[in-house]
Amino acid sequence: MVIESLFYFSLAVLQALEDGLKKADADPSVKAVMICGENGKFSAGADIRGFSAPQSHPGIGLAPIVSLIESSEKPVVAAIEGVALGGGLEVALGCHYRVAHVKARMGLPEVTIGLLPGAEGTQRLPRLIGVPAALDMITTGKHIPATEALKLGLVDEIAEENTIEAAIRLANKVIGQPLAPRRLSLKPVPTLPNMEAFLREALVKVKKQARGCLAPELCVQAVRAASERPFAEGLRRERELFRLLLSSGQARALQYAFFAERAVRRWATPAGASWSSANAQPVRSAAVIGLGTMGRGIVTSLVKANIPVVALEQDLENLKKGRKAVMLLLEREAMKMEGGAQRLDFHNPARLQFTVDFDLLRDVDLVIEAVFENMALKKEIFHKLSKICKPGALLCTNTSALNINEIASATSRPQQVIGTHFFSPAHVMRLLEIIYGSHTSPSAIATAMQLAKALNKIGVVVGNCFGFVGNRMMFPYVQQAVFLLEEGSRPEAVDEVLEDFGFKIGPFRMSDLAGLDVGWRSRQGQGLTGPSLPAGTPARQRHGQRYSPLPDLLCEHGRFGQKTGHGWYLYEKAGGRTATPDPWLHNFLARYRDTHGIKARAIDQEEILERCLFALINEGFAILAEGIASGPEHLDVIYINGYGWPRHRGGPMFYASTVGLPRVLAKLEQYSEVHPDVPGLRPNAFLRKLVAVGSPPLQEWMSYVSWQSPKL
Ligand SMILES: CCC[C@H](O)CC(=O)SCCNC(=O)CCNC(=O)[C@H](O)C(C)(C)COP(=O)([O-])OP(=O)([O-])OC[C@H]1O[C@@H](n2cnc3c(N)ncnc32)[C@H](O)[C@@H]1OP(=O)([O-])[O-]
Repeated sequence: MVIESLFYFSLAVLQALEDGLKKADADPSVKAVMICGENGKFSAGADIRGFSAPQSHPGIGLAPIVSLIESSEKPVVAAIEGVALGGGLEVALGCHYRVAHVKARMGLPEVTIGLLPGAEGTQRLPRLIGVPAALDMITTGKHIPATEALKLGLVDEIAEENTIEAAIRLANKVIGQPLAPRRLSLKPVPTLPNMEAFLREALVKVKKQARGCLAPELCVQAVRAASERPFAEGLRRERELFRLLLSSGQARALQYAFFAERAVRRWATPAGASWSSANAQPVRSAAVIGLGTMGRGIVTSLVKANIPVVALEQDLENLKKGRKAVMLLLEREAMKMEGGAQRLDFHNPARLQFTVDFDLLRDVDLVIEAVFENMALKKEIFHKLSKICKPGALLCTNTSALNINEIASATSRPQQVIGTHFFSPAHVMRLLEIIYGSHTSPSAIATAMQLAKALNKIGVVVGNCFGFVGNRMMFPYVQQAVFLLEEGSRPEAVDEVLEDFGFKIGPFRMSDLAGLDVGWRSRQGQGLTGPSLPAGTPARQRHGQRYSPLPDLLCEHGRFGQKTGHGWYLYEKAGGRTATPDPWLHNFLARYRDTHGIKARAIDQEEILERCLFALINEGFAILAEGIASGPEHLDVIYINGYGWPRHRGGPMFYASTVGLPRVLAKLEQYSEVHPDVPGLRPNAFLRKLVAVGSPPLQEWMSYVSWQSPKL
């Protein structure tokens, strides 16, 4: 007998499974049961949407079904095609045998949505594949290919062709054989000589990596229960821990992030262009101009995505340097992949060509310019591209702040010009900010989004303004951090608060890593510091607003961060990575305060957190009100994937909604009153409006903006 299950479990699917199993057990003519998915997919587990109403969630009913499968008196075989994830894999673990298609993937990704495998998975998997392998799968949520699953003993057979036929063959073969040895709940967990030490170390490791996220830690506790308690007791512990996570705000935040990352694919612009009507152009070949840090990563990304690339530098010396660096990156990437070097084929000039000749860009479908952030240089390049490239070619600029319209104005085809803001390292970071200008065509946006997908990145479409979304929101955040130093704090105190909140790295460590000179050059360009600053400008004021010259002063002392061995911190050597608090800087801050008559005060953690985060969030409301992004999810996805925002806090706008908009507003009002010369702390009108209409849920915010976005 065959029972089909569906892609993700609803109550109806669970009921059908239960009915089918009971019928099969009762029918003497049925000798074995096979469970498979529909349309070549086994199951992606429980419906994640349902977890927001936990009491009635169908996932809760899954565990008894898994037990029912296991206790069947007839052999049950899972035929795994496509994916068996979460509850899907737990159902397969309840089966007595598992056959997987060679291309199938399996995993227990519950941890990534703030949960643990709550349908007995934390108790069965360690019994099948041992504690180390089970813990690795459960705490990382990674998907493993069928070949690896076979090696681990997670599946019994791999089918190259027809999985269902292979599963039926196996079912027929095992009819009549004893089932007890196949029931995982009856098996002991394989012992390790040093189980206690192993679990203790595993806990320390996951806690360190989790940065405050609870689920990985509770996953370890559930697996520990499997290793220490009888099956039934272990199950009780699993249920207890599952319910704890289910009711936590973290699970809600992580599930929000899961759907937000999918929602941003449905992009729209205030002018009415949208994903539903725009057609992407095929990208069969690409070129990258500039082989600095960003260009190298972008070339690597394109090669990995199997897109033939022409990599261009301005002269032979830079080309040689760039080529060497790209080859090194590609070799490293190839080592991480099975059959990597062969698959990437990067020594083949048809796949990757290095040149100084612009003429070779004539036929490519897409060009990504990744030279310095210098408007004149970028315009010169785009003018050239506009003359050389074929008419349909998409012209992308990798910039983190510059005006797309101005760059496009250097071409005769502004509709084909678009910003693609990659994040460093570009072959690793998942975010791609895609910036449309006033003339960018819907098809150009769709093509850039398709490129993001091909590069395995998350593309987020945003409007054109200084710093776009990510850096624009970052500016008031970093500004507050520096103001806090002026007022009495220290870099390590500010960083610690934000790292405890869950950021991968605090603002000062980040600035040391990126290089303080980058911002310094930009401020010099804007006339905020350096020789073009008009004589008599007050040291701590620009355009009537508060300004801190501290970062400029550090640069004047040659303190650029890690690259010079000192910045906000001291490093063991130039290029060193271990930051230690620097007494020189502490003295420098004290002298600075004396010079400017600032009386240092003790600043508590709450103020540090609120001033940095609420200033960032406040800018987010401005961005939404201006139509630069089409929803709060866009901002959140950008922050989670590009700026190290802790995913278990759902992104800055989601976080604001959990703190409560009235509280965010009240706090901004309070800080703004104390610092009237800091516009970043002045509550944005859109935030005020949302509070005035009763702080609606985040999903409804955009219906209150004055401009109307087209229906998504
Ligand atoms: C008691 C507890 C029992 C158990 O332990 C709990 C669980 O099982 S927890 C569950 C553990 N399982 C997981 O965490 C698996 C989560 N899912 C995934 O990892 C990927 O979706 C998958 C690999 C399956 C397909 O990737 P892909 O091919 O790139 O495709 P895609 O990603 O674009 O998805 C297509 C559409 O399907 C939607 N959707 C997908 N899955 C679910 C779901 N479970 N639910 C709801 N919706 C889901 C997705 O939103 C999207 O919708 P839309 O409207 O088109 O935007």
